[in-house]
Amino acid sequence: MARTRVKICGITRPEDGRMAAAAGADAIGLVFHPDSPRAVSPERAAEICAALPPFVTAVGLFVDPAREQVERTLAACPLDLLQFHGGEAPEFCAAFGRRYLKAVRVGAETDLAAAAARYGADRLLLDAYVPGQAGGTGRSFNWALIPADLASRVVLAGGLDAENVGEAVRAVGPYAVDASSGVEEGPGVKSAARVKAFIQGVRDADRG
Ligand SMILES: O=C(O)c1ccccc1NCC(=O)[C@H](O)[C@H](O)COP(=O)(O)O
Repeated sequence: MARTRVKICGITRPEDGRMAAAAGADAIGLVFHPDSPRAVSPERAAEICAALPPFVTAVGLFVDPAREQVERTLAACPLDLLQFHGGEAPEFCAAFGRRYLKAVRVGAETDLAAAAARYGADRLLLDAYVPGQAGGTGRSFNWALIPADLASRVVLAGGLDAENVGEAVRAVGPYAVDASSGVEEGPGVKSAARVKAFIQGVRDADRG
C-alpha cells in the first residue's frame, strides 16, 4: 500500500509544530478563521512556520475569507498551500496563484462526484457536515459515500484519532488523513502522545 500522508491541523504553538514534524507529520494546518478556538494571527503563524523543518508543508486554512485577508496573511507568513473550508468558488480559490485544497463538508446528500468535477479530485479534503460548525468538530461521516474512483486522491478528515485512523486508512485508502481535535489535550493544544499514536496508527495500516 502507498504511504498515507498525515496532516495535523489547528497548530497554534511553535512547539506543537516542531513536535508534529518530529512525530512524522507531512503537513500542519494553521487556522485563520477568527471564530475558531484554534485561530492564529499571521504573525503567530509565521513563528510556527519558522519552527518547522523544510520538508513539512504549512497549510493556511480560511473560511469564506475576504480576498484581502488571504493576501495579508500570505504577505506575513510563508504558506505552502491554501485550504478553503467554506463555500468558496473555484475561481476564488485559484485567485492567489497558490496550490489549494477545497474542503467539502460531507452529509448524506453531498454529491462528491460533482465536487470533484468542480474543484478537481486531487484538491478535495473531506470533512463531516455538522450544521452551524465550519470544522474541527471531532465528528466523522459515512466513508461509504466516497466514490471508489476518488478515494485514493482525497484528504480524509473529520473525527479521526488514534483509535479509528487505522480503520479509516484500510476502509478508504485516502491520499492523506487530517486530524485536529482527536490529537489534542484541549482546543489548540496538541498532545504529543496522541499525535504519535495517530501517526503510528496510519503507519500500521499502511503496512496492511
Ligand atoms: O479546526 C478548527 O477549529 C476549524 C474551524 C473552522 C474551519 C475548519 C477548522 N478545522 C479544519 C480542519 O482541517 C480540521 O482538521 C478538520 O475539520 C477535522 O477536524 P477534527 O474533526 O477535529 O479532526
